[in-house]
Amino acid sequence: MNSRFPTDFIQRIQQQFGDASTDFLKALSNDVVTSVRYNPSKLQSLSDVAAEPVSWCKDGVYLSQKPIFTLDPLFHAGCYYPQEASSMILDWILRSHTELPENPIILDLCGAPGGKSTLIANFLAGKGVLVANEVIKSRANILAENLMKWGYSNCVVTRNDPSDFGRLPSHFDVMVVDAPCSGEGMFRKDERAIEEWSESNAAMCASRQRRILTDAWATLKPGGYLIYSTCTFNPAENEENIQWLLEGNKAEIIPLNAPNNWCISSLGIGNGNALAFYPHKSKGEGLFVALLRKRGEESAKEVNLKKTKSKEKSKTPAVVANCIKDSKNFYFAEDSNGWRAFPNQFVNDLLFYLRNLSVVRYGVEVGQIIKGRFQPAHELALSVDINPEAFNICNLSHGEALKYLKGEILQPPSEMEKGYVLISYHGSPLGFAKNIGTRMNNLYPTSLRIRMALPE
Ligand SMILES: C[S@@+](CC[C@H](N)C(=O)[O-])C[C@H]1O[C@@H](n2cnc3c(N)ncnc32)[C@H](O)[C@@H]1O
Repeated sequence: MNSRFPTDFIQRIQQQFGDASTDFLKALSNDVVTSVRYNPSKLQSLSDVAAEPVSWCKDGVYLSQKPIFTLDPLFHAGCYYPQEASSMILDWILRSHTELPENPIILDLCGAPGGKSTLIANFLAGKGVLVANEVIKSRANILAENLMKWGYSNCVVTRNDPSDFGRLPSHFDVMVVDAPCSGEGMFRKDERAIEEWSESNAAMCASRQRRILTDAWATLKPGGYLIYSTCTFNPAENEENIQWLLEGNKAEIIPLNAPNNWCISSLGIGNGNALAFYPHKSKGEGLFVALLRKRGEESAKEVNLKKTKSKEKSKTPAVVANCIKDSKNFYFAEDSNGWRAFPNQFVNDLLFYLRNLSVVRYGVEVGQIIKGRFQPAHELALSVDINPEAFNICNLSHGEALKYLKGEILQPPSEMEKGYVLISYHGSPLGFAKNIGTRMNNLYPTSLRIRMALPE
């Protein structure tokens, strides 16, 4: 029994969990539970009637079975994100354990592929700003793509080392550090996590986590919140790291009192506690999470954003501004790829990031004007801020939508005017096509197209 797991790991679990270790290890080989979190700006509920709510997340549900997400157009429309349930605890922590300003500025430091970033975007619901960061280039691109699909304009994706955030002292109201870890909580889901596990690797992860926390600490405002999580059971990466932060007297721990029927374990640390999801108790993968509040008073001079005038509205072509709902609330900027829109209220923060960080993506790409003609960008179709009145809309059936997502040419409906058409499925936009009369050219980006064969 348990031969899937390294001997050193089994021994540590036996020490850590005593009599419960048998149940723990058995449960770590059970089937994975599928869950998704939907995007309330795009979809009110899921069609799976058997879906059971995730108690700690208002938008999370367990699915009765695992679908092929690739074959669901709503997945491509950014209507939901497959996310394992334990990670959704961030929703409950943000909603019921933090006191935040009206427009919080939130950093997701270790952001890819974007599970927590998309959750934070929903929590913000267009207010404040989310800076979603990922240090590894290929993963930063995936993070940018997932946030693009999710559709909120108040997000900035960066690719920086945690130490780079030292250039933004006392800036963020919340810093989420979902740290790279030894991944024991993923053993059920991912065989590679088992293969890569070793005691020495787990120890390396613990010291890397301390380095990440030390490097990024200055960017959190005094009075701001650190939400630290890992998907491992290893105390050195979890409670010992939190204890280390508390000993430095830099922060206080905020207790997290989860209801008993959620079956989440509480780990006492200092005069508070953290939460741990264990496989034999709660319905989800392994996760550790703690909430801390940085000590100290905020000093006004630390937040040093240079005031910059946003671009005059008259310089933004009307055809561009007309693509965005409530365009007066947006700052429009043109770069080599075309026009982008970002909430006006936070333009100084954005310019500050553009000067100090490596920004991969921000706001929403609206489109470009080529030889005097406007061409909408794919991002615009997926934006929750698109002005739907700016385009003709063509609603597709399930089969047609999959063909569109595969890149096939479509036939235009008989009375549709020529020009750009917003292609949608069940009322959710998927992308654009160009109606040239005899056919509609497919503008769905090649890199995002479905590659698998479609069912007959
Ligand atoms: C647990 S994953 C984050 C998962 C993500 N928060 C989500 O919910 O989808 C940890 C991330 O940290 C990144 N990472 C690796 N080394 C890092 C470092 N030294 N500093 C910051 N992030 C790092 C990894 O590339 C990985 O994307």
